Amino acid sequence: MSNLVIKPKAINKENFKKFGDMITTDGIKPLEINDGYAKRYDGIANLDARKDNGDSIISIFSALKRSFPMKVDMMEKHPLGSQAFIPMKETTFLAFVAPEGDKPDLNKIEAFIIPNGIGVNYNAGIWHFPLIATEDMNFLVVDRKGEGDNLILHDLNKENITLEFQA
Ligand SMILES: NC(=O)N[C@@H](O)C(=O)O
Ligand code: NI
Repeated sequence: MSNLVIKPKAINKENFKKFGDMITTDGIKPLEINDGYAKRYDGIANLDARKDNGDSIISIFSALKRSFPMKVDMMEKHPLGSQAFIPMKETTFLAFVAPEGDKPDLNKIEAFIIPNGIGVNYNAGIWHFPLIATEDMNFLVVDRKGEGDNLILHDLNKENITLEFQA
């Protein structure tokens, strides 16, 4: 039993890049389009769905808020594709992640606070806890559909891991 208490930190491009992409326009030079009525920010995340002839799919997750402190009884990974979460209204949500590997390395678990207007894209194979919303709301999700086992679960119930968060 690891008896871990994980406290999330503020996300930034640098501290999250080992897990994937921070979805933001910050730091990206836009293209002026639509006769000046829009700016286009290209390539803000690496959508990876092609392994084993996969396709990309856009879904909406209607999420229920989590309560904290939250017991983390499992983690999952999608070895064949990335998974992006984009809030459909301003909110704060959390990411609970660990690097790729046969199972989550409990010494390398990190949690992040994702602020208003920001999304995240997990690279293929990154261990994570499923979507952690702080309010009932919808998220746009872009990930992979197709053949092969793209959902690997790892039980952590016996490890007594807690995610703390103060809204
Ligand atoms: N199961 C599912 O589609 N959702 C999870 O992958 C998740 O990370 O929320
Ligand atoms: Ni997932």
